Amino acid sequence: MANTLKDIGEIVKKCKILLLDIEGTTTSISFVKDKLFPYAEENVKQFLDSQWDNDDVKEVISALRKLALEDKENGVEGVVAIPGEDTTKEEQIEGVVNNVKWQMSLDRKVGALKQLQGLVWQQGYDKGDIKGHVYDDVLPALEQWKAVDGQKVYIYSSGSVQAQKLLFGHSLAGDLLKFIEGHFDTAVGPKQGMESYKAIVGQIGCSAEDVLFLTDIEKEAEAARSAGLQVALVSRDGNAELTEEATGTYPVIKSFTQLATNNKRKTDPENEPPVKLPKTCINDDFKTLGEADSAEVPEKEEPCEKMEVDDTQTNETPAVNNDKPDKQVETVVVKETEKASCADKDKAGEVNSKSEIEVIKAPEIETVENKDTNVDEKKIEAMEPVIEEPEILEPVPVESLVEKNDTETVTNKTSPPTITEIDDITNENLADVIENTEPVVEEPPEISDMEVLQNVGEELEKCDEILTKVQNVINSENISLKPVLNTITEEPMEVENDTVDKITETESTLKSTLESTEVKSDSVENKEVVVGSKDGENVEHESCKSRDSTEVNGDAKKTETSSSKVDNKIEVVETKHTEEDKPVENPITEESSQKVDAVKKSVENDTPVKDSEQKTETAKSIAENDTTTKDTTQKVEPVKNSTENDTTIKETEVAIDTKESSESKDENVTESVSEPKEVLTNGDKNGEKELKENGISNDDVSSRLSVENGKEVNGANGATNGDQKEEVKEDCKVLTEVSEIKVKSLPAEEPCTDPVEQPSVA
Ligand SMILES: CSCCC(=O)C(=O)COP(=O)(O)O
Ligand SMILES: [Mg+2]
Repeated sequence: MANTLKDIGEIVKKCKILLLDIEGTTTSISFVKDKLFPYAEENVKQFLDSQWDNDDVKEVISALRKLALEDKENGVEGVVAIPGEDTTKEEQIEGVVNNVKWQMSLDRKVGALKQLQGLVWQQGYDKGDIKGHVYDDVLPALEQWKAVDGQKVYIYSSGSVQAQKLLFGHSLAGDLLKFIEGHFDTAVGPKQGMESYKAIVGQIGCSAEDVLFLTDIEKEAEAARSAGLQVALVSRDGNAELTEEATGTYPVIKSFTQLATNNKRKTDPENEPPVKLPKTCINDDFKTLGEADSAEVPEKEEPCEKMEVDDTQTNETPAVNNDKPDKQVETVVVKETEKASCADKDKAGEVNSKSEIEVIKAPEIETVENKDTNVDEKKIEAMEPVIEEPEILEPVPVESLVEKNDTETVTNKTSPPTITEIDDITNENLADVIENTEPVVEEPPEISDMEVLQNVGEELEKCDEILTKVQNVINSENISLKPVLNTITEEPMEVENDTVDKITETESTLKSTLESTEVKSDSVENKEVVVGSKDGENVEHESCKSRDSTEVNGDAKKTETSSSKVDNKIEVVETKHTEEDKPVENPITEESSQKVDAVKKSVENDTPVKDSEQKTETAKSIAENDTTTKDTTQKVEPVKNSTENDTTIKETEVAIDTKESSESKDENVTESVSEPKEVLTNGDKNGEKELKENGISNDDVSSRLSVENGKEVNGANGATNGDQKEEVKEDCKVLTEVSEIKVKSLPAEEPCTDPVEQPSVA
């Protein structure tokens, strides 16, 4: 039964690990036999002469001597003995050289020999005498395989690990070691032993079925399959011809292009290299392509192990359409003669039924022995159903692109396959093809990614706009909060009803306060005790504690100043929070009460924008006369986190100042306002620290926060205008009211995330 392209495709899709043999697989046998081996033979004596005292050499000589003795004991025919260490260096070297040549004549794959070969080859690579041969299709395949998430490449060769690294590190295609995850040689066991593959799988740490082993030797394939690995035989020019049994048992590929073609898994975008195409003769590429694709043609419902081997060489005109680089070459593969010239390639655009049939190649039509290029038309007809295989619509092999463009490098982006390719394949059975072929569009994830990126870009643009606006506000000398307030009002925070409620609540509080004839300072004192003493240091201590002992990334003095201010406010916070005591530092006036009414009315009647303006104006007036305003502001944190204790509340006070504190603690206010650290994050130094660590400037942060959360607007503006003390003070008053509006909008039960974490309006 025939193996099919589809089967190797399925194997490729299944496997994550590519385990590669070298000679006859990645590298031509002739390179090993005609270049490497002769080099070793010719240079081994000189090498031994010069490196005799080298420990590695001594070790190898010892191993070779031991092997020679074993061979002699085992009666191995023609064994060449190695003189003992009691003989002269020259005698020993002569014996070793002869032994090595004898072994190499037998192409023995024993470790000691391979070790010595590797040592000798190293000189050749170092001097530039040797360049490791790899087939042109190897590099693109390695690149693509490695570019896919989770996929890795390993080498398993009889050549020593050292020799492997030399070959791939000094290959004609450059340093390929970066694509190779690891190397195995016969130290892990003989390549024809099943246990070796189990050991490899164990060392890689994967399951056997995740590994695809590619080799040119059937016995190796057998051993690997016995160990549970996926296996495919590689048929390269110059390889020993595969037996019918082998080709009937294992998938056979002629080019690594088939790996790339079938490897459709998502690549890691950060690790997706452009697939570099070899600069070799275009004909070579084309030949490789033809070889690759002619070998296997999908045949429906064939088990993956079954694959027809096709070693036939035809003179058919290549069916690759060079005018369509994104074409699915698999659909038009035609075997290309090895001797096809570059000029022949120009005919690639010619597609005819014959070439198509060549591709289909049902087992009944062609056998391994059949080199006849004339295909019976009747057989052609019989083959048509094979085209039904949708697998043919897979991405274009990269190499096909080179044929068209003559470019050295082509990115691995191919257009989604289109069914129009089928037209090129056949005119006669077009209807059948269309009917039985499903268009395959493989790129939706990338399209989706593009859309997401586009959206992100748009959002970022919006953010930039808002930030710019805020920055403008910040930078202006006379800070007008109206635009900012408008922005806040536009945020989806549904403040109106809650605001009215809160204002009403505040109003009643104020009124009841009016009834009071004296300030209940004693209650204030009591509350201070709860939070901390009025002593600045103590308060600072408490305050720091409340910050989870995180290192405060700020000036200690400023921290203290902040804490002192907090101290004053805490009294109010406690008072309002408990709603039992109603301490008032400044008795509210009738005027302010009226303004509260005005706010209430305006909130009830006006549009949101007008609301904010009017409320702002009114609130500003209130703030000037009524320190109670700050009380509502201080409800921010309880709302933010209902479980926070009083000490936490303290941390939120920094951005807000009362008239009293503004007057009596001008210096503090100045510091508070001029020092962004105190206001940027609502006085949360931890938050500030984090932001700084993230490389965000205070200004940036304040701008962002002001956009992201109206509560921060005051901080943003206040922070950037510190040199205008009076204005700042004024701003602080107004800002307090701003915060009030925002705060009131939040029901106490509603959880409120940290401002920094809140999503931007944009
Ligand atoms: C590692 S380069 C030398 C190749 C070599 O010596 C050899 O025996 C190749 O054997 P393989 O198992 O790769 O076919
Ligand atoms: Mg091999």
